[in-house]
Amino acid sequence: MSLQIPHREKANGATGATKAVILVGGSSRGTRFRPLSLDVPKPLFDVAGHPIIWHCLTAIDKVPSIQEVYLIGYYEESVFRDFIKDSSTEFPNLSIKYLREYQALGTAGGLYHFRDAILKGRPERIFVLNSDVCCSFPLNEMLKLSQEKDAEAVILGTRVSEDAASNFGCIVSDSHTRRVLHYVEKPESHISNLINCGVYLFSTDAIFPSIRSAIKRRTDRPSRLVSYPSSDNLESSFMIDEEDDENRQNEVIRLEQDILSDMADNKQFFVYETKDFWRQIKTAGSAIPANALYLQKALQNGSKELAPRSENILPPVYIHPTAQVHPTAKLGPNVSIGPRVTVGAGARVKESIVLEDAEIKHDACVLYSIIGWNSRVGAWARVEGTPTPVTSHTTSIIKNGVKVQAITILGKECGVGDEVRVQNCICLPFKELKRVSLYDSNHEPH
Ligand SMILES: Nc1nc2c(ncn2[C@@H]2O[C@H](COP(=O)(O)OP(=O)(O)O[C@H]3O[C@H](CO)[C@@H](O)[C@H](O)[C@@H]3O)[C@@H](O)[C@H]2O)c(=O)[nH]1
Repeated sequence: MSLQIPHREKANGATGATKAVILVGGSSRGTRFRPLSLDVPKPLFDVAGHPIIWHCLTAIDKVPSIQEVYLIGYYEESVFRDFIKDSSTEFPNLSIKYLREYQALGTAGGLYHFRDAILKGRPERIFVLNSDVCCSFPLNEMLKLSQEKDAEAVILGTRVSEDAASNFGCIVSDSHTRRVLHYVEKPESHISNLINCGVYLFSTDAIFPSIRSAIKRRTDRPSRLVSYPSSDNLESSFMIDEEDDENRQNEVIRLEQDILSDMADNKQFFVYETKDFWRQIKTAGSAIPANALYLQKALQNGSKELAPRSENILPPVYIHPTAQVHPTAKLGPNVSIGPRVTVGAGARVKESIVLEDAEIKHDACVLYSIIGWNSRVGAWARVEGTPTPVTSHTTSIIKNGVKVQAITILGKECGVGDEVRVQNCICLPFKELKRVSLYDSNHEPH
């Protein structure tokens, strides 16, 4: 057990401590991650040998002033129980708790709902991380900027191509002072190619009052009350709030739309621009570039988890200790092999994730693909996707004038027959691909 060093209390009662929140969403989200999210909640999907949010925790653990982390979402309580238990052992300096929203409250609504828990111990700042991003999370650098500027908020930004920018929150900033001058969530026309990475550091003195003001603005808006005549007395009428549903929606408060634009109006909102890697993990296919980026980072850091280079291992490659890989199978680069997977003689696996209990038979070839839990790829079969440029931020490609999946994905318990070729498609769970060759995602498997 490590010693927990108490933080010295400041004049305003704040302790200088920092907490972290990971926004994990809920079961109604992650639909673009299907079919993989049918079996595992997206934040727990294994990328580079670990659940997506494990990578967030690893970064959080490197910030000395953080001792408490909250996963906020609206999945059932049990979903994160095992993950939290394992992570608490792995990250003994962190206390990790799941806080469940009773319904989707939006990216700021959950923070506000659990403000008492978050503010307990009077932390001075909180990090807020979207769970569906893959990056090097330069949290210490953001903290340093926040302290230097006495910032109310620091947002992590990165540059993307002009075409991609409008899919994200866009930031206009003063390049000299790094102050955010203007923020627009997914603008219709181009305003900047510096985008919101979904990682923030807020001063607790600023964020909760900002959310409270946003809620007040909502509730102050007059609701449309409609007058209906009552059946027994036409003179009297009663009022029905037509906006019952909308009011419920009003409980949804979003950081991006409801808070950040306003924060840009004051002077204490700054951007830390990362030059390191950043990708969103939205579609199932986006797990492949995320896997590659995290594996490359592990390689740079000299991680002992990776398989050593050899004639048939082209790093970086992660092989779970319980997997059985034939010495003549050639793996890598950017391959993750999950627990109890078997890879047969002469197989070739490149830029792919092979999930728990899957089997790749001898001389099969798996490229730019995800092989689902318990799936089987037959001998001499070929399961193949297409690489997309790292800068494109998309996982689809145009093939013969049609938009198709770049990454091939086999859902849980799929079977690919011997010598069958599967290319650029998503295969739903429990499908057997026995005879056909699939050349694009428009072909139905037989
Ligand atoms: N707890 C909770 N989490 C939520 C909720 N809604 C979304 N989230 C979580 O919040 C994160 C953001 O999800 P979205 O609301 O789907 O936003 P987005 O389209 O991904 O865009 C956001 O992220 C981009 C970077 O990846 C940003 O560029 C963009 O500006 C925005 O912040 C995800 O981790 C998601 O699980 C909610 O109601 N409750």
